[in-house]
Amino acid sequence: MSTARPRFAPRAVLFDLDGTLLDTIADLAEAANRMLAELGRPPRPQDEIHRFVGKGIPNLVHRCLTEGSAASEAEIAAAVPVFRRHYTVVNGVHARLYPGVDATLQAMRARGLRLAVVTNKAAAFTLPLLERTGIAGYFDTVVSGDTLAVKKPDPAVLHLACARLGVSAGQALMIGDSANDALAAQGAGMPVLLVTYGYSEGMPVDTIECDGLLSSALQALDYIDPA
Ligand SMILES: O=C(O)COP(=O)(O)O
Ligand SMILES: [Mg+2]
Repeated sequence: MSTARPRFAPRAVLFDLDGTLLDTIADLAEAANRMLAELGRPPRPQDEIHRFVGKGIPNLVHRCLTEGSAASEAEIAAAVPVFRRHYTVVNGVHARLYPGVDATLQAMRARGLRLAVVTNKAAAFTLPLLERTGIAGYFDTVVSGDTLAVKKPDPAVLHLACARLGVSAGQALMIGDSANDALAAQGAGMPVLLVTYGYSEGMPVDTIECDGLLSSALQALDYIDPA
Protein backbone atom coordinates (compact mmCIF):
# COMPACT_ATOMS: atom_id res chain seq x y z
CA MET A 1 0.00 0.00 0.00
CA SER A 2 1.44 3.36 -0.89
CA THR A 3 0.51 6.75 0.50
CA ALA A 4 0.28 9.62 -1.96
CA ARG A 5 3.17 12.04 -1.71
CA PRO A 6 2.01 15.46 -0.49
CA ARG A 7 2.64 18.44 -2.76
CA PHE A 8 3.46 21.91 -1.52
CA ALA A 9 3.45 25.29 -3.24
CA PRO A 10 6.01 27.22 -1.18
CA ARG A 11 7.44 30.62 -2.06
CA ALA A 12 10.55 29.95 0.03
CA VAL A 13 12.61 26.97 1.14
CA LEU A 14 14.57 27.00 4.41
CA PHE A 15 17.54 24.63 4.61
CA ASP A 16 19.35 23.17 7.56
CA LEU A 17 23.13 23.19 6.99
CA ASP A 18 25.08 20.42 8.76
CA GLY A 19 23.95 17.01 7.58
CA THR A 20 21.51 18.42 5.00
CA LEU A 21 23.47 20.62 2.57
CA LEU A 22 26.98 19.87 3.77
CA ASP A 23 28.76 16.83 5.15
CA THR A 24 30.74 18.57 7.91
CA ILE A 25 31.32 15.73 10.35
CA ALA A 26 35.04 15.25 9.54
CA ASP A 27 35.84 18.89 10.37
CA LEU A 28 33.66 18.88 13.51
CA ALA A 29 35.29 15.64 14.72
CA GLU A 30 38.77 16.97 13.95
CA ALA A 31 38.13 20.15 15.95
CA ALA A 32 36.56 18.16 18.81
CA ASN A 33 39.52 15.80 19.00
CA ARG A 34 42.05 18.66 18.84
CA MET A 35 40.14 20.23 21.76
CA LEU A 36 40.12 16.94 23.72
CA ALA A 37 43.87 16.48 23.10
CA GLU A 38 44.60 20.01 24.32
CA LEU A 39 42.58 19.29 27.46
CA GLY A 40 44.48 16.02 28.03
CA ARG A 41 41.41 13.90 27.33
CA PRO A 42 41.21 10.79 25.09
CA PRO A 43 39.97 11.17 21.51
CA ARG A 44 36.49 10.06 20.48
CA PRO A 45 35.62 8.13 17.32
CA GLN A 46 33.95 10.15 14.56
CA ASP A 47 30.74 8.12 14.68
CA GLU A 48 30.33 8.99 18.36
CA ILE A 49 30.84 12.72 17.72
CA HIS A 50 28.30 12.33 14.87
CA ARG A 51 25.59 11.75 17.52
CA PHE A 52 26.59 14.94 19.36
CA VAL A 53 25.99 17.27 16.40
CA GLY A 54 22.69 19.12 16.10
CA LYS A 55 22.18 21.56 18.95
CA GLY A 56 25.11 23.88 18.35
CA ILE A 57 28.71 24.08 19.51
CA PRO A 58 28.21 24.50 23.29
CA ASN A 59 26.11 21.32 23.29
CA LEU A 60 28.69 19.44 21.20
CA VAL A 61 31.48 20.47 23.60
CA HIS A 62 29.33 19.56 26.61
CA ARG A 63 28.66 16.08 25.25
CA CYS A 64 32.32 15.53 24.26
CA LEU A 65 33.35 16.26 27.86
CA THR A 66 30.55 14.56 29.77
CA GLU A 67 29.42 11.41 27.93
CA GLY A 68 31.20 8.58 29.76
CA SER A 69 33.42 11.08 31.58
CA ALA A 70 33.05 13.93 34.04
CA ALA A 71 33.62 17.66 33.69
CA SER A 72 32.63 20.66 35.77
CA GLU A 73 30.56 23.50 34.32
CA ALA A 74 33.71 25.68 34.53
CA GLU A 75 35.71 23.13 32.50
CA ILE A 76 32.98 22.96 29.88
CA ALA A 77 32.77 26.75 29.66
CA ALA A 78 36.56 26.97 29.25
CA ALA A 79 36.53 24.26 26.55
CA VAL A 80 34.10 26.09 24.23
CA PRO A 81 36.66 28.72 23.11
CA VAL A 82 39.24 25.93 22.68
CA PHE A 83 36.87 24.12 20.30
CA ARG A 84 36.11 27.35 18.44
CA ARG A 85 39.84 28.10 18.01
CA HIS A 86 40.43 24.68 16.45
CA TYR A 87 37.24 24.73 14.38
CA THR A 88 38.22 28.11 12.94
CA VAL A 89 41.27 26.37 11.45
CA VAL A 90 39.62 23.17 10.19
CA ASN A 91 36.14 24.46 9.23
CA GLY A 92 35.62 23.70 5.55
CA VAL A 93 38.80 21.64 5.05
CA HIS A 94 36.93 18.35 4.57
CA ALA A 95 33.34 19.67 4.29
CA ARG A 96 31.61 18.64 1.07
CA LEU A 97 28.25 19.25 -0.57
CA TYR A 98 26.09 16.14 -0.51
CA PRO A 99 25.33 14.72 -3.96
CA GLY A 100 22.49 16.55 -5.68
CA VAL A 101 22.60 19.63 -3.44
CA ASP A 102 24.02 22.05 -5.99
CA ALA A 103 21.55 20.92 -8.67
CA THR A 104 18.66 21.20 -6.19
CA LEU A 105 19.56 24.75 -5.18
CA GLN A 106 19.97 25.71 -8.82
CA ALA A 107 16.59 24.21 -9.76
CA MET A 108 14.86 25.94 -6.86
CA ARG A 109 16.32 29.30 -7.83
CA ALA A 110 15.25 28.68 -11.42
CA ARG A 111 11.70 28.13 -10.13
CA GLY A 112 11.84 31.53 -8.43
CA LEU A 113 11.94 30.19 -4.88
CA ARG A 114 13.60 32.32 -2.22
CA LEU A 115 16.16 30.32 -0.25
CA ALA A 116 17.53 30.56 3.29
CA VAL A 117 19.86 28.62 5.56
CA VAL A 118 18.68 28.18 9.15
CA THR A 119 21.43 26.45 11.12
CA ASN A 120 22.38 25.90 14.74
CA LYS A 121 26.02 26.51 13.76
CA ALA A 122 27.37 29.87 14.98
CA ALA A 123 27.53 32.64 12.37
CA ALA A 124 31.34 32.95 12.57
CA PHE A 125 31.55 29.44 11.10
CA THR A 126 28.45 29.40 8.90
CA LEU A 127 29.29 32.25 6.54
CA PRO A 128 32.91 31.20 5.73
CA LEU A 129 31.70 27.63 5.21
CA LEU A 130 29.03 28.68 2.71
CA GLU A 131 31.68 30.71 0.87
CA ARG A 132 34.28 27.93 0.91
CA THR A 133 31.83 25.38 -0.45
CA GLY A 134 30.62 27.76 -3.17
CA ILE A 135 26.91 27.89 -2.22
CA ALA A 136 26.67 31.26 -0.42
CA GLY A 137 25.26 32.96 -3.53
CA TYR A 138 22.13 30.78 -3.60
CA PHE A 139 20.76 32.13 -0.32
CA ASP A 140 18.81 35.32 0.29
CA THR A 141 19.41 35.15 4.04
CA VAL A 142 21.16 33.06 6.69
CA VAL A 143 19.98 32.60 10.29
CA SER A 144 22.69 31.05 12.46
CA GLY A 145 22.72 29.42 15.89
CA ASP A 146 23.70 32.65 17.62
CA THR A 147 21.61 35.08 15.54
CA LEU A 148 18.90 34.94 18.21
CA ALA A 149 19.11 33.85 21.86
CA VAL A 150 17.30 30.62 20.84
CA LYS A 151 18.09 27.91 18.28
CA LYS A 152 16.10 25.15 16.54
CA PRO A 153 13.90 23.44 17.74
CA ASP A 154 12.60 26.90 18.73
CA PRO A 155 10.47 28.09 15.78
CA ALA A 156 11.59 31.72 16.31
CA VAL A 157 14.57 31.18 14.01
CA LEU A 158 12.29 29.99 11.19
CA HIS A 159 9.95 32.95 11.75
CA LEU A 160 12.95 35.29 11.48
CA ALA A 161 14.06 33.69 8.20
CA CYS A 162 10.51 34.03 6.81
CA ALA A 163 10.29 37.67 7.88
CA ARG A 164 13.58 38.41 6.14
CA LEU A 165 12.34 36.64 2.99
CA GLY A 166 9.01 38.43 3.05
CA VAL A 167 6.92 35.24 3.26
CA SER A 168 4.62 33.83 5.91
CA ALA A 169 5.52 30.57 7.67
CA GLY A 170 2.74 28.87 5.71
CA GLN A 171 4.44 29.87 2.45
CA ALA A 172 7.71 28.18 3.42
CA LEU A 173 9.04 24.62 3.33
CA MET A 174 11.76 23.39 5.72
CA ILE A 175 14.33 20.78 4.70
CA GLY A 176 16.47 19.30 7.45
CA ASP A 177 18.00 16.18 8.95
CA SER A 178 16.97 16.05 12.61
CA ALA A 179 14.19 16.34 15.15
CA ASN A 180 15.43 19.89 15.82
CA ASP A 181 14.43 20.84 12.28
CA ALA A 182 11.15 18.91 12.36
CA LEU A 183 10.03 20.36 15.70
CA ALA A 184 10.98 23.90 14.69
CA ALA A 185 9.02 23.59 11.45
CA GLN A 186 5.99 22.07 13.16
CA GLY A 187 6.14 24.81 15.81
CA ALA A 188 6.22 27.44 13.06
CA GLY A 189 3.40 25.78 11.11
CA MET A 190 5.31 24.83 7.97
CA PRO A 191 5.82 21.46 6.29
CA VAL A 192 9.16 19.71 6.73
CA LEU A 193 11.06 17.15 4.67
CA LEU A 194 13.98 15.24 6.22
CA VAL A 195 17.02 13.83 4.44
CA THR A 196 17.97 10.32 5.48
CA TYR A 197 21.75 10.74 5.11
CA GLY A 198 22.39 13.42 7.76
CA TYR A 199 22.95 13.76 11.50
CA SER A 200 19.98 13.03 13.71
CA GLU A 201 21.62 12.72 17.12
CA GLY A 202 21.49 8.93 17.01
CA MET A 203 17.72 8.93 16.41
CA PRO A 204 16.55 6.83 13.43
CA VAL A 205 15.33 9.52 11.04
CA ASP A 206 12.27 7.49 10.02
CA THR A 207 10.98 7.71 13.60
CA ILE A 208 10.83 11.51 13.42
CA GLU A 209 7.46 12.92 12.37
CA CYS A 210 7.74 14.78 9.08
CA ASP A 211 6.03 15.25 5.69
CA GLY A 212 8.49 13.18 3.67
CA LEU A 213 11.90 11.48 3.70
CA LEU A 214 14.51 12.27 1.05
CA SER A 215 17.44 10.01 0.16
CA SER A 216 18.74 12.85 -2.03
CA ALA A 217 18.02 16.58 -1.79
CA LEU A 218 16.87 16.38 -5.43
CA GLN A 219 13.79 14.43 -4.31
CA ALA A 220 12.56 17.63 -2.62
CA LEU A 221 11.67 18.92 -6.10
CA ASP A 222 9.05 16.16 -6.38
CA TYR A 223 7.18 17.69 -3.42
CA ILE A 224 7.03 21.19 -4.88
CA ASP A 225 4.40 22.27 -7.39
CA PRO A 226 5.84 24.18 -10.33
CA ALA A 227 5.09 27.90 -10.05
O1 LIG B 1 25.75 23.11 14.63
C1 LIG B 1 25.00 22.13 14.86
O2 LIG B 1 24.96 21.53 15.94
C2 LIG B 1 24.08 21.65 13.79
O3 LIG B 1 23.91 22.56 12.75
P1 LIG B 1 22.62 22.41 11.79
O4 LIG B 1 21.51 23.08 12.51
O5 LIG B 1 23.07 23.10 10.52
O6 LIG B 1 22.40 20.93 11.58
MG1 LIG C 1 21.49 19.35 10.64
